This record gives sequence, C-alpha cells and structure tokens, in this order.
Amino acid sequence: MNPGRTRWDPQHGRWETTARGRAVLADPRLNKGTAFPHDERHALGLVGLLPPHALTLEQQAARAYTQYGVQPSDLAKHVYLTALHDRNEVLFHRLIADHLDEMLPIVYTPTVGTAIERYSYEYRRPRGVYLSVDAPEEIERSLLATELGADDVDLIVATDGEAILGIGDWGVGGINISVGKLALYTAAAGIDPARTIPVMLDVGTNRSRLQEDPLYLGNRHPRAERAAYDTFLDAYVETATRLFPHVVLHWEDFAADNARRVLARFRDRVPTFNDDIQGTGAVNLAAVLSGVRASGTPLPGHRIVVFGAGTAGIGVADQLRRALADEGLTPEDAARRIWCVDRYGLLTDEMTGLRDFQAPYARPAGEAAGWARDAALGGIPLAEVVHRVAPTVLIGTSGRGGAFTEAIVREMAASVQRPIILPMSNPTPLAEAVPADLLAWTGGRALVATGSPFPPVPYDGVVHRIGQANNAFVFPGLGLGSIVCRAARITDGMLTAAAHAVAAQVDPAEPGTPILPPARQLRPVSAAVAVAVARAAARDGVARAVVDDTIDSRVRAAMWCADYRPVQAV
Ligand SMILES: NC(=O)c1ccc[n+]([C@@H]2O[C@H](COP(=O)([O-])OP(=O)(O)OC[C@H]3O[C@@H](n4cnc5c(N)ncnc54)[C@H](O)[C@@H]3O)[C@@H](O)[C@H]2O)c1
Ligand SMILES: O=C(O)C[C@H](O)C(=O)O
Ligand SMILES: [Mg+2]
Repeated sequence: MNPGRTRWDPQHGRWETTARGRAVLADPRLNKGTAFPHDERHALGLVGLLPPHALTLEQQAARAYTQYGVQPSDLAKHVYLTALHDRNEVLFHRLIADHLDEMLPIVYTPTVGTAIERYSYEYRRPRGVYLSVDAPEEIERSLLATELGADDVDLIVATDGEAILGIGDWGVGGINISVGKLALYTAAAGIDPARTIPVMLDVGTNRSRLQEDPLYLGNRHPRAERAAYDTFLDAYVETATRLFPHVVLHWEDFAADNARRVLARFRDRVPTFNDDIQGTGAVNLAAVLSGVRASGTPLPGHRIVVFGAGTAGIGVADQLRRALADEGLTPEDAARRIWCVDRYGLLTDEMTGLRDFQAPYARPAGEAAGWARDAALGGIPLAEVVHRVAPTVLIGTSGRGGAFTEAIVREMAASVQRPIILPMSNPTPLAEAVPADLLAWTGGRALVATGSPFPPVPYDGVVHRIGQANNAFVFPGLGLGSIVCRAARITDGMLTAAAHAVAAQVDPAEPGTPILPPARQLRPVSAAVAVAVARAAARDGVARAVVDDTIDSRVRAAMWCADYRPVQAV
C-alpha cells in the first residue's frame, strides 16, 4: 500500500493526495468512510471498497453516537472515541462538537487520567510524535516524519508525563494528555487539527511498576538526570522552532521544578506557555473575579488561602498577586493577601526546603508564632490557617481528595457571607471537596467551582450549577489568539486579559448561577478569550500581525469547523 503524498491546499480549501484506494481510507485526515461522494470514490479508487450507499456526515455522527452510547464504561467510551479519531478525524471532531458537555469528561479530565494509566494496555495505534531522551539526534527526523512543512504547524502540545493531572508519573502514557488537550483546542477554539502535533518527551519514568511491566511501551529507565534532560529539551525547542517557525509551544503536566525551569528558559525566546502554571492561574483568576463580583467585596478586601503550593498553586497565587497589584497594591502587599499551605503546612520564611517560586508567599515567622502546629505534619495545618486567617477565598491545588473537611469549611463559612471555594484538583476523586458537601456545610452560601465536572446540586429550593475551574476555559483561546496575531511571546498581560475575558462571560448575581460559563459555551468563550489575548499581545508589543478592529472577525474566521472538505486526486 503506497501512502502517497497528501497536502492541504489553502487556496482551494481542499486536500490534494496522490494516495489511492485503501491508503485513502487509512488516512484519518482524508477518510470520510461511507460519506465519500461518488465522484471522489471514482477519482480516489474507492469504488468497490465501500458499501454503495453514501451517507451524510450528520447520519454518520448519529450512528457513531449510538455506537458510543452502548460502550459499557467511560474508559470504553474513551477507547471508542480514540479509535474513531484514528479512522476519521472530521467525524470524531463533529461528534465531540455535537455533544461537548457529555464528551468533555471522556476525552478530557477525568477519564483521560484512566486512559493514561491504561495506555500500554489499551494501545491500538500511535498518535503524535514520540521523542526519546536517549536519541536527541532523532528529533528532527521524527518531527519531519509528520510530513508537515514550515508553514503547516501552528501548535505543539508536549508533556514529559511526570505530573499527569494529580496522578503523578505515567511515562509514555502521558501522550494522551497532549492528545486530549489538542482535542479541546479544536472543540473549543477551532484550532485546525491538521496543523497541530501532540508530542511525548520520553525521558523515562520513575514508576518502577511501569519499568517492569512487560507491556510498557516507553523508555524503561528512571527519568533522565538534569543535564541530559536539559540537553534534550533544548534540542526539542531548537528543532521544533526551526522546522516550524510560527509554532506556539504548550507545556503540559511537568513536575513543579521542571515546569518552572522550562518556562523560564524559553518564555523570552519563543511563544510558549505552561498550561498548569499559567492556564490554571488565569482560569482561577477568572473564577475568583467572578466570585468576588457575586460577593460584593472588591478583590483587595479578600483573604485568600491556596492549599497545595506546587505548579498550579503558585501559578494561581502569581496571577492573583498581579491582579491585586493591578488594583494598586504593592507586590509585597499583594502577596500578603495570600496564604499558601503545602505538604508541611503554612509556608513561612523560617521553613527549610522552601522552593524558590514559593518564597514570595512565605509568611514572616513572627506572624504565625503563636499558631498551633501539627507535630506529624511538621508545621501549621490548613485548619489552623483557616481559623486564624478567616479566609474569604479557599483554593485547592493539592491533589489531596477530601482535604477541605466539614470542620474547615464550616469554620470558614462562620465568618464570611459568600465563601468562594475552588477545589481545583483533578481527576474527580482528588477534588478537595465535592460541591454537594460544600453547599450543605455553608447553608447554600458557597460560591463553588471545581477542576473536574460535577452535576448541579439542588439545595433549599435552588439548583446550583457548578462551574468548571479548569484551564480548558483559557488555553484554547490563548492558543488561538496567539496564532491569529502571530504572537512572538506569551506575556503576563495576555494571561490577565484571558482571565478577564472569561470572567466577563458570566453574571453570577442570580442564585444558583455558576461562577464560570458552562462547558457547552466553550466555543464563544474561547473566541472572546482569543480576541482579548490578541489585543493584549498588541498592547505588549509582541503581536507580529496587525491587530485592529477586524480582529474579532479574523479570530472567528480562523476557527476550523468539523465538516468534510473536498479531496482532490492528484
Ligand atoms: N483545574 C485546573 O485547571 C488544574 C490545572 C492544573 C492542575 N490542577 C490540579 O492541581 C493538582 C496539583 O497539580 P500540580 O501540577 O500543581 O502538582 P504539584 O505536584 O506541582 O503540586 C501539588 C502540591 O501539593 C502539595 N501537597 C501534597 N500533599 C499535600 C498535603 N497533604 N497538604 C498540602 N499540600 C500538599 C505538594 O507538596 C505540591 O507542592 C492536581 O490534582 C491537578 O490536577 C488543576
Ligand atoms: O488537564 C486538566 O484537566 C487540567 C489541568 O491541566 C490538570 O493538570 O489537572
Ligand atoms: Mg495539566
């Protein structure tokens, strides 16, 4: 079977291919299955290879939805969608677009977590590009194997699989988070899937169970030491940006130290962002701003506790601090409104082992001198911090399911009318509290949003819909805006703009209204985020394309939709 050459012809809005027959059906970009019209069947050598009657995309999507519906578990649904993705990309994206609310938890958190854990068992076909720390010299050849040229790639999502959601090191299975994020880019922001690449940066795994598993598909050695790791990442960024000069580089699910280091190393050189630090920081800021509006107290009047001071937690704190500074506070005063609690308790400046990115939030030891310490923990626990600080905002980025206990939440709610409580950890079992409990413990007063999706909670005659404080509300629009304005860098100003754009999409004044928009509005929300991001890029002097009054329509015109395009035999 000769796969032939296939390219997208933007001028005519069609695929051109030298492939014929079964090679066409085997290419998920080209394959329309039973929807191939008769003229294309003839031109592409498909006559006789398909049953005679041609269906429409809508009919195919309805059939696929039925097939999806009879899958016995969420993992089976994920596997079904993955197989569909590998057969027919347009149909996959159409199905997701038609059922976004329902399928988001399957292609994305929480089920993507299970799929990552089960990767080497559920494996059917490869997707994306797998790069190995043991062969940095193969990076160029591997990226070129996609057959994509210099002008063909807008976006790469890469992970090293060390800190997947809150479930830790899953090695090569992490490719599924890159794939899942890209599915969201397309569903939410209409990023053309053919112009993206999911990448697995396989630097090994420290999970011995994977190293010893005969079916494990990744490198079977411990994670590379720092020098080899850095050489590999340098080579990846150098090669990717040389081959694809317009590419935006998205980093996902790196462990905290590498996440910070890698971002700091490249953010002033190329358009790049870390989703867990910056995307999360921005969606959290959106949720806080929206909750703050509902609470009636302006932001500087709030006391914020962040539980879990790692990649996401400090990313969240950094953007809150900037938002407070925007309200006129000095950076020091802004940091004083934020109390961070990590695995050894409240961060204080007498702590040993404080990480450099945590240091700005360390409280002066004197402030907490008389506070109760927990001997087993080795520091001041969350309960004591809540007792002493009386926070108005409580954020969970710890990956510790159930950490916001009834006692803690009741204590918080005793001194604040509308407590803003955001258990952001994923997947679902790791949420610091579940919305039904939070509403029960606060007499329905809590303003809640969660990292993974939760169903609405009826309480005292009001149905409370639960917003999803997930970076999915930010990264798709951030990517789209950056691509459309050809951003040379991704600045803090672009992230703040994204947060404000998300917050502007909701009016949480009505009882029961979520503080973030519903997932089914991801597309208009992402368009608004993209416009705000492009404008901010222009203000910050990093937009390489013109950003003027036409930016709104240009963003919308750039959004890809899941429809079949003509396939031209050449
Ligand atoms: N909703 C979102 O958009 C979003 C985005 C990114 C991350 N997250 C979630 O946040 C969680 C953390 O992710 P991360 O990438 O920041 O991981 P991380 O490992 O960098 O950070 C977790 C932090 O929690 C601390 N911690 C662990 N046990 C603790 C305990 N008992 N008490 C207090 N702190 C404790 C760790 O020391 C670490 O600093 C994950 O569950 C992840 O899914 C959510
Ligand atoms: O992937 C998600 O659902 C959000 C976030 O990036 C996470 O790591 O939890
Ligand atoms: Mg993540």
